[in-house]
Amino acid sequence: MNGSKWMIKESLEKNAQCSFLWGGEPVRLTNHMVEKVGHYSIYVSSSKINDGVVGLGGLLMDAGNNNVMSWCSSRDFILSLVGATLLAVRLALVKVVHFKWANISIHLDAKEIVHKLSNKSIFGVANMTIAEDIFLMNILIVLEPFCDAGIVYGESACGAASAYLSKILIKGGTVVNAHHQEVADVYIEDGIIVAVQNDIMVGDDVRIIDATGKYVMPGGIDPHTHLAMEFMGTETIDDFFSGQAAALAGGTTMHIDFVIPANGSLSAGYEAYVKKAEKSAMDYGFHMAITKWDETVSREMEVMVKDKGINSFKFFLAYKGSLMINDDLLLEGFKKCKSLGALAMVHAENGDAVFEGQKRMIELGITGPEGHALSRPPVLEGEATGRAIRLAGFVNTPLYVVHVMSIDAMEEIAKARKSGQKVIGEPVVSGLVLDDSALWDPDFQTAAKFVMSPPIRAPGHGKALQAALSTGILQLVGTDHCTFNSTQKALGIGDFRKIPNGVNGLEERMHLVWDTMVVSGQISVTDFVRVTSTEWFRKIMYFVLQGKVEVTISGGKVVWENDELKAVPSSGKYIEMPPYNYLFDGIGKTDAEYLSSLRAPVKRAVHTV
Ligand SMILES: NC(=O)NCCC(=O)O
Ligand SMILES: [Zn+2]
Repeated sequence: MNGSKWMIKESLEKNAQCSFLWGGEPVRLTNHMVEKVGHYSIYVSSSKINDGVVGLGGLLMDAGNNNVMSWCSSRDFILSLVGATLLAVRLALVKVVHFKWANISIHLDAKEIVHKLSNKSIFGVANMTIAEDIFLMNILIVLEPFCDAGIVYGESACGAASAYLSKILIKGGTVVNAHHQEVADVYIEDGIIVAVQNDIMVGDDVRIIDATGKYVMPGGIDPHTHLAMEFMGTETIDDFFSGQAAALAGGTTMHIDFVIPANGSLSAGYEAYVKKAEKSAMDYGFHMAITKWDETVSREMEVMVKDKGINSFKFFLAYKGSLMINDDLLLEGFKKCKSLGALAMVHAENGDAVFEGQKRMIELGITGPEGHALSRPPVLEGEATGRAIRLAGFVNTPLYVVHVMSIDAMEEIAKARKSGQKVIGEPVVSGLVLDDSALWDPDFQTAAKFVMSPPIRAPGHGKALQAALSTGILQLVGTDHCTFNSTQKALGIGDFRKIPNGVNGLEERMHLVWDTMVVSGQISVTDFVRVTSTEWFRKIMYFVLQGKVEVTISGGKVVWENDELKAVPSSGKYIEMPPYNYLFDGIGKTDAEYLSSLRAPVKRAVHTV
């Protein structure tokens, strides 16, 4: 390391200013540490332009810190590159998105870059988005000198493969995303998709998976799970390893779990879940439940959003006496979510009425699992859904309704969406494909397996939910995976109120949605990707070969192949949830319209009597 980094920085600031002014947001050059000064360096800075397209610029330096060339648009720059260099630059960009704000260092084929820069083809006109969700970032790419080995990725120069990188080429499959499908190769390096294009050439150190005749699609993202959850006097049998191993076996490669506060404390709850998640085998994120309200909770919500990457908060309108909150708290929570730009979520059942329903069943001598469903009928789900929607509308904040199980709740969502309100409805796989008949099974153990809240409904509800999913009234499918074994379920023998609520689904969700929705012709293959994966979180880091799942890739590693699951404890990664800004578009305008519609306060003369 020598003092040249400062000269480079100075030169960069002088010579490449155009690259730092997109969208009126100057890109600040921070942390530019040149680890490998000596050959060539590319400095790149980028920002998101107003129209959402990524802009990027920088300059290329040679070993003597002479300015070789600066450029102002990565789109142009990227389009002008080919082959190994293109892959390397794309890898850099995707890594920046993935690792957020990080400075990175990679090796490029310098010859090609210099050639492209010197013949100025970099300034060609282009109209392409390189990657979504890049906001402000700085990246640093260090070039090695003219390396003859061709493609060089990783730490070592000139072809020596770096041991820690996993490189996979999925060849010849039909690549499906949420909007279109095409036959293409997918090249993955170190957990990141570097390129999706035809006929990608790779070296011997790349593992090739033949996907001819198969679908290649993003791994599933389950937006609703409860792993290692302490609930109803026990703890779910699936923890962050066993639950995730099940998920990977079924083609789900990321999930979002609900942090439950510890005695109302969000920070203590968060710490506890960080510990629980240490054994993770795949990527995961967190929502958080809000179970009480005071100044500390309000302050801690802010900390969760700003420091911990938690951007969604769930309010339980059921479970009186434990997790349930009242309307007063719900309104406070909605207001806080709105002020933070966080997404409010509800478990929508009228907990007071459920309590009444439970008493009624016990008085009638109905103590078995069927009493669970009878005590909390669809009308109570519909009421709570409608109420939450109306209160969210009153506060003017977006709302996400978890586990929509009944026609009653679904119709409330349909009505609200039709009126333009921002309401998202999540069916879960159990509600889509099962009915309540098993709850009447004479065998307690069999019946108790199906106890969850809101309950799995009578035949007819599931079909209606499927139709709502296919027409867009409901948007994405979760599981509410919350598993208890038969010993735990037996806590409720003689009193259904004590049966721990929850069913499985993490492993089964992808296949069941495929069979129920795609094979039946209710949704397309691209819709499948949308409702099981991308609708929650637009990322493409994890791929499965779908149909019958044959290969699942998570974090760049093949974790499921030939009926063999290779889930590794503690290999998972925490993914911070992004701010859901798009959901808040137009909220300010509606607020302003509301205020002007009040025609108040009326100015009145003060009369003295
Ligand atoms: N759904 C369920 O029965 N158990 C998990 C907790 C919840 O989401 O209500
Ligand atoms: Zn849940």
